Amino acid sequence: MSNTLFNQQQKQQIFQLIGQILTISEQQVAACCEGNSEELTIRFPFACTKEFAVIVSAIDELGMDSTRIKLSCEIAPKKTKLNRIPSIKNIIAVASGKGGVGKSTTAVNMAFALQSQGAKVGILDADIYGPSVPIMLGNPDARPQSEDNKHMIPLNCQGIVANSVGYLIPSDDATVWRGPMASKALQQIINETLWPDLDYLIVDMPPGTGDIQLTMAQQVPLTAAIVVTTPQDIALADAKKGIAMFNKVNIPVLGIIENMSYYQCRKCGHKEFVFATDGGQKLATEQSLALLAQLPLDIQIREHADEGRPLITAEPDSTLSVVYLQAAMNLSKQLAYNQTLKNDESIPIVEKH
Ligand SMILES: Nc1ncnc2c1ncn2[C@@H]1O[C@H](COP(=O)(O)OP(=O)(O)OP(=O)(O)O)[C@@H](O)[C@H]1O
Repeated sequence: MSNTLFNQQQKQQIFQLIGQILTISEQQVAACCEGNSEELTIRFPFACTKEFAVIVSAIDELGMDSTRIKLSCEIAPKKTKLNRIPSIKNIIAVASGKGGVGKSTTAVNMAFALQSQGAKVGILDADIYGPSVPIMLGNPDARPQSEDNKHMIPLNCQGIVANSVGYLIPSDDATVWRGPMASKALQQIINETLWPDLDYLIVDMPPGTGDIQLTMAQQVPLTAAIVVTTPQDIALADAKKGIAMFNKVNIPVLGIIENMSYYQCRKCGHKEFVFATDGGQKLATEQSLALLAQLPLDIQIREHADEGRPLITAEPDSTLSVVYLQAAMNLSKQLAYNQTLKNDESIPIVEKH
């Protein structure tokens, strides 16, 4: 390891290297770097702390002193149409056109993946008619506490805060709610929860693209959305409707997650494309969106979700967890660099509660 100061050429080498690891441009790395020839501070505007170890060893391999390079992630709030909730920088809806494609499983794993990548994360289960987040977080019998009988303290699950209608009312009660009641309940939960400072609040939306979903998308100060789909035509057609719905209410869609992309036999490694091939990629290309990840149909994803220990927390170093981590970084990166609100509104801030 050399003790020489960083010269311009070395800095450029470092920017190039980091750019390659994080798949951003050299200029984007340079833009978040401050410092002098003795010490560099690089603050990435997206969640990527899991990649720091790779960056550090690559810098060491170049013969430079990585201890003089400070890496961190600082996520900024993005523009929203509605007043932002002050403690929450960005609210991301996880939506699907079709039911049962793995939206909730993906939302929960993505929430933990974002946390592993260094972000402060909360999850709001807005799937009023079928809240499955409490089961997936392993605390279906928990209840949020209140100190003033007006506001709820969200539940804390391994560092992620969470609230769900599933914690608040018996599971059958919400199934008979009409649209206005459901969207009022969602607004109440979001506004009456004492959310701590969060970089991201992940909102697990109800499946579908009807009036209820449209109203919800308009009533929550969403920053952006992602759409989960399986690769089969019938799901893609609904996913397309979901994208159109967000376009209609001017909520940027950050990308698509293709779930249940294939099944790979554990014994022989053969891949079966159970729900067709590459439908998510085709949809992404057609809609000019990013394909954030392709996740297989895998028994461990299902088992861990049922056990209330999402795969990414149960097996953080598994190949599948790496896919979720990559997807989380991609989402965060898309939001940092490519999110565009079509109108040019500023971010109004309302006082908390
Ligand atoms: N990649 C996957 N591999 C295996 N099983 C999965 C995968 N993704 C989801 N599942 C399983 O599929 C079922 C449906 O998943 P999930 O509840 O997440 O879907 P959803 O789209 O949120 O459903 P809903 O329409 O009811 O809201 C669950 O049993 C879940 O464990």
